[in-house]
Amino acid sequence: MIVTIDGVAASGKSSVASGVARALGVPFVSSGLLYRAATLLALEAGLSLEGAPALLAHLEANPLRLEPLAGGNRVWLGGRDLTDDLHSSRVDAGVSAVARLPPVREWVNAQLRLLPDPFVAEGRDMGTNVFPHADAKFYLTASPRVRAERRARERLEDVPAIEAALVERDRRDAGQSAPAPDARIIDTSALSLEGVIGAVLAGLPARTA
Ligand SMILES: Nc1ncnc2c1ncn2[C@@H]1O[C@H](COP(=O)(O)OP(=O)(O)O)[C@@H](O)[C@H]1O
Ligand SMILES: Nc1ccn([C@@H]2O[C@H](COP(=O)(O)OP(=O)(O)O)[C@@H](O)[C@H]2O)c(=O)n1
Repeated sequence: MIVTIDGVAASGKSSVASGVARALGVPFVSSGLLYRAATLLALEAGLSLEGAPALLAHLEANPLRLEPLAGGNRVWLGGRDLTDDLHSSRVDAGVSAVARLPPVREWVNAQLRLLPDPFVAEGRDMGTNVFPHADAKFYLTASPRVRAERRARERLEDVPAIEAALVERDRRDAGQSAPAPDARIIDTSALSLEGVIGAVLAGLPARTA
C-alpha cells in the first residue's frame, strides 16, 4: 500500500504524512530531504548547483542514505547524520536549482523506488512521476501567508521574508509540482494539523484505512 502526499512548500506535507503513517502503522518517506542533502553536499564541496555531471559524480562518491523512521526521517552520509543541517536558509535557497537537474531527479527516484511497500511518501511528484500507481493520492495547499506564519514558528525570520522565499521556491519548483489528476486536493489554510490528517485518513480507500 502506497499513499502519496504532495504539495507546495510548507503546506504541511511532512507533518501530515507522519501523522497518517503513524495512524496506519507504516513508515513515511520524505523525498525532499534527499534533494536537500544533495544541495548541502554540493554547497559544502563548493560545487556549482547547476553542474549536473560534477554534482552527480560527487553524489556517487559520497552515498547518502534516507532512513524513513516513523518519528521523522533522517539522512546519513556514512556515519554523519545530516538531518539537522537540511533546513537552513542556504539549503532552502539552493535546493530548487539542484532539484531541477534531471540526473539528480533520477538519482533520488531510484532510491525511493527501492523502498519496501507499504509507506506514505511526501514531496512534489510522488503521485505523478515516482509512484503513479499509488493506492491514494493527496495534494496539500495553503495560502502563502498561512504557510509563512507556520514556518515562522520554527525559525528566527520574519513572516514577510519567509513568505517571499516560499513563493519564489514554489515558482522555481512549479515544473515538478503539478497535482496528479487523480489526487484529492486539500486546502489546509483553515484546518488544524489534526484536521488535515483526519481528512486524509477519511479519504483513503476502505482496504487501505
Ligand atoms: N494544518 C496545519 N495547521 C497548523 N500548522 C500546521 C498545519 N500543517 C502543518 N503545520 C505546521 O506547519 C509547519 C510546516 O509543516 P511541514 O509539515 O514541515 O510542511 P512541509 O513538509 O510541507 O514543508 C510545521 O511547523 C507544522 O507543524
Ligand atoms: N519530490 C520532491 C521533493 C522535493 N523537491 C525539491 O526539494 C525541495 C525541498 O523539498 P521539501 O519537501 O523538503 O521542502 P518543503 O516543502 O518542506 O519546504 C523543494 O523545494 C523542491 O525543489 C522536489 O523537487 N521533488
